[in-house]
Amino acid sequence: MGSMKTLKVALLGCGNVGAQVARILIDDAEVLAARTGARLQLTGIAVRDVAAKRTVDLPAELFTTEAEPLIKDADIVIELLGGLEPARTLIRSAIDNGAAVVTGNKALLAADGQDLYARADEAGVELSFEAAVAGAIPLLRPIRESLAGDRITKVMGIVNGTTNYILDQMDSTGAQFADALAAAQELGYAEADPTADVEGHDAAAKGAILAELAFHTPFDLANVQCQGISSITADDIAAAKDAGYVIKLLSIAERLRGLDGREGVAVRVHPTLLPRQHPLAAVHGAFNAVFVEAENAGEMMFYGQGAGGAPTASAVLGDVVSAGRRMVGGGPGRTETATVQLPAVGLDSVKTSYYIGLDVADQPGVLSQIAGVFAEHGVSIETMRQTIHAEDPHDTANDGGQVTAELRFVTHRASEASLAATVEAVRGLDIVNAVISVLRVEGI
Ligand SMILES: NC(=O)c1ccc[n+]([C@@H]2O[C@H](COP(=O)([O-])OP(=O)(O)OC[C@H]3O[C@@H](n4cnc5c(N)ncnc54)[C@H](O)[C@@H]3O)[C@@H](O)[C@H]2O)c1
Ligand SMILES: N[C@@H](CCO)C(=O)O
Ligand code: NA
Repeated sequence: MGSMKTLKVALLGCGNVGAQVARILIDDAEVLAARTGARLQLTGIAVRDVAAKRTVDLPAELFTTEAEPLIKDADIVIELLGGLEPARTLIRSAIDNGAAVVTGNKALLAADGQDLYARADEAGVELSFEAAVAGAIPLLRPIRESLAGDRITKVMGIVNGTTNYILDQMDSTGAQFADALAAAQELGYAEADPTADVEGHDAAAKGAILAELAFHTPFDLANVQCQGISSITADDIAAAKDAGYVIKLLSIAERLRGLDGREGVAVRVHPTLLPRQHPLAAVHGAFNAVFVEAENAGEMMFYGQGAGGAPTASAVLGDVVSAGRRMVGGGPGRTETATVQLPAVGLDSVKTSYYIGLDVADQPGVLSQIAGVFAEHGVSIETMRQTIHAEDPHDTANDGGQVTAELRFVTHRASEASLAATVEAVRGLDIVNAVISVLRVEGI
């Protein structure tokens, strides 16, 4: 390997993922060189504070607060700072300098991916980001390369490790939301600001990226319908469990016809009830799993660790070796992915099932009144369960222990508009004390 070419690698950021990437570049240098056909020399790590304590012991001389000089000298730039700026400016600078770029920054790619892909394409450099979606799981490369000859129709799954960890802890150990979130942060799964995880923004960014790659179209992040898990209570989880379901935060990107008959793309993120025997129900902790449906391939499932320093670093290194191989073997690789322009389709064109939990008066005729409202809106009921409460747990009026019932309906698939109208009409009935929860259901 004496005459082997050396590729200079600049690392931006040394947090949960960056520190693991540096460790692997140093510890596995020989193996990586053999696989790449060139030595991957880590020339420096740009950080905010060179003296800060790291999760991994790394040579002090690698650290610098000056990112630009590192970038100017690099063949491959790895961006693991997170956030929009200065990541965007530094990635543009790397592309302008002819370096290949590897990033895990889904927030930036969802906001600005099309511009960056176009810049990389024009400069003839590779921009790869396997780490940005579903952490360690090889998902983007299979979509971009292995499935390039097929037509993908739907990508659906658990793409946020933090929220899956929280929901799983609440479901399996009865943990409190705040404690489970703190543990996910401690384990290195959460974003710097965990609101991005909890409110579904991280899953929304990943959904938009998946839609762009799967359907070969630009997709504006603002068109993702997004609801996070902050409103999910321990009661919701217990009620779902009791009824044979588990609650998961799903990201769903699908190709479908809008109300105007034109083909388009809908992307949504929301807490979803899944039957406990559904494959996605068995995805625990910070693991992710994604179903991809394609016209010819049919259904595929990708499963693995979706967050955490070392797993995510694995995806980063895969991209680095791949970029290095192309530099040695010639050819920039193809980074531009959009070949068509598909419109965003609103949620009103999406058909889904609802789980509706109601607190109602326990008196004759209640069920038929509610069933009548469902029928009026063309929504048919798949299952109904009833629990009688001697005293109403949702009653704050303290009116002397009126006997109430809790009704839990799961509907067949219907349009979002009919379902929303049904819930509103049911809410307006005198015999309904409260709509306790409304959640979408998949996998039935
Ligand atoms: N942690 C994960 O499981 C995971 C998984 C997939 C993708 N990602 C993505 O990878 C990236 C890094 O994630 P992380 O978990 O390592 O984050 P982190 O917050 O642990 O690390 C980021 C580091 O960058 C540093 N930094 C931020 N701005 C800087 C600047 N201007 N100059 C120098 N240093 C700066 C921070 O001080 C921090 O040390 C993010 O884009 C994140 O979304 C993370
Ligand atoms: N915060 C993200 C990191 C992986 O992208 C998550 O929890 O999934
Ligand atoms: Na991945």
